[in-house]
Amino acid sequence: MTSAPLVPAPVTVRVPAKVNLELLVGPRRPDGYHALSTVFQAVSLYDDVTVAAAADWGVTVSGPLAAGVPENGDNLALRAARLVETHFDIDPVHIAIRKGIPVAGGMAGGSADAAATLVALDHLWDLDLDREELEDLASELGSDVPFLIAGGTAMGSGRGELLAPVLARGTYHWVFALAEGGLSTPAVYAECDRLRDDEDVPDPVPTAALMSALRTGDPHELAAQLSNDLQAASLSLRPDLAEVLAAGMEYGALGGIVSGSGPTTAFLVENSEAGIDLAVALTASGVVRDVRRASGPVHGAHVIHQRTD
Ligand SMILES: C[C@](O)(CO)[C@H](O)COP(=O)(O)OP(=O)(O)OC[C@H]1O[C@@H](n2ccc(N)nc2=O)[C@H](O)[C@@H]1O
Ligand SMILES: Nc1ncnc2c1ncn2[C@@H]1O[C@H](COP(=O)(O)OP(=O)(O)OP(=O)(O)O)[C@@H](O)[C@H]1O
Repeated sequence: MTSAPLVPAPVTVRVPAKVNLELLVGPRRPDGYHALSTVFQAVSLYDDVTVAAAADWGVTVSGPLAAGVPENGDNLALRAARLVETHFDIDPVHIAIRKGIPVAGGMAGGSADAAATLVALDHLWDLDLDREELEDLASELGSDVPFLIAGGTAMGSGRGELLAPVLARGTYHWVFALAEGGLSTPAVYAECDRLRDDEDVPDPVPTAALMSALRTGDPHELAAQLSNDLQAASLSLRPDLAEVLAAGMEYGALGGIVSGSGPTTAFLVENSEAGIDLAVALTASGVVRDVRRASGPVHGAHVIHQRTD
């Protein structure tokens, strides 16, 4: 008697968003990327990515923030799956994404889904990928993708894909102000170059003061060290963000920056109660589209569920 081939149970991976606590942008490299020195923190806004064996490759997107995310081969999650297929000859999967990370907001939502898909496929098809293999696949998909697998707080160099651990104490509380529309990451880097107007830019070096601040666990210390070299470019493309940053500070944030390439803005607050107060004040002010509270650091992409029935 022959038995039917075993179909593995679907796997769900939860993956966080990121904020750059420091984003130092160096010169444009010959390959078009910019040399970076950045410190990432994973924060508790999540996408859930479920990967299931299927007759054909596909992706669907749901949730309150699903608008504008492609449900075709342009989706970074599906691109991640097809990349794995070129290396491991796996059978097709359907990917279902529930989006809780703002889209095109500078919080690496697409990269997060790619990271989650790599972790989910590793589990679904028992690929037994080691950390280095996962990181190699991740960096092929995008500069932010390796960090979304690692999570926590980490330093990124190269084009952002080379990670090193950072000693960070405590939990930090954030309020994120979501903006109308998104910003294209390449357009923000191009605007950064335009604003720099060929000036000589040194190779970026991480700031010792930020590392010390992270070791104290004190949000006041960290707030003083938040910085983002892309902020001027984001503000140049989206002047309305200046008003949001000013409002956040006026309503009690310890520090505020544009998140990555924007247009989401990130506000560091004293504690969870201060986060509620700021979220209420920003919402009432009418200058932001929506707000989300989160804390960090949190874990990178991890399996939360494999159906066993
Ligand atoms: C702004 C950040 O989110 C900060 O962490 C990242 O630097 C962007 O990372 P990402 O979205 O994963 O970006 P990638 O998919 O690798 O690259 C998209 C585009 O962003 C620009 N890019 C990205 C990373 C980098 N170090 N230099 C760049 O100039 C390039 O135009 C590139 O073609
Ligand atoms: N799974 C996905 N989730 C979100 N956007 C996706 C996805 N796949 C492809 N995209 C496309 O990528 C664009 C950028 O979306 P994403 O949310 O990754 O931006 P981002 O957060 O600014 O990225 P980053 O911070 O890495 O620069 C979207 O406008 C969308 O068209």
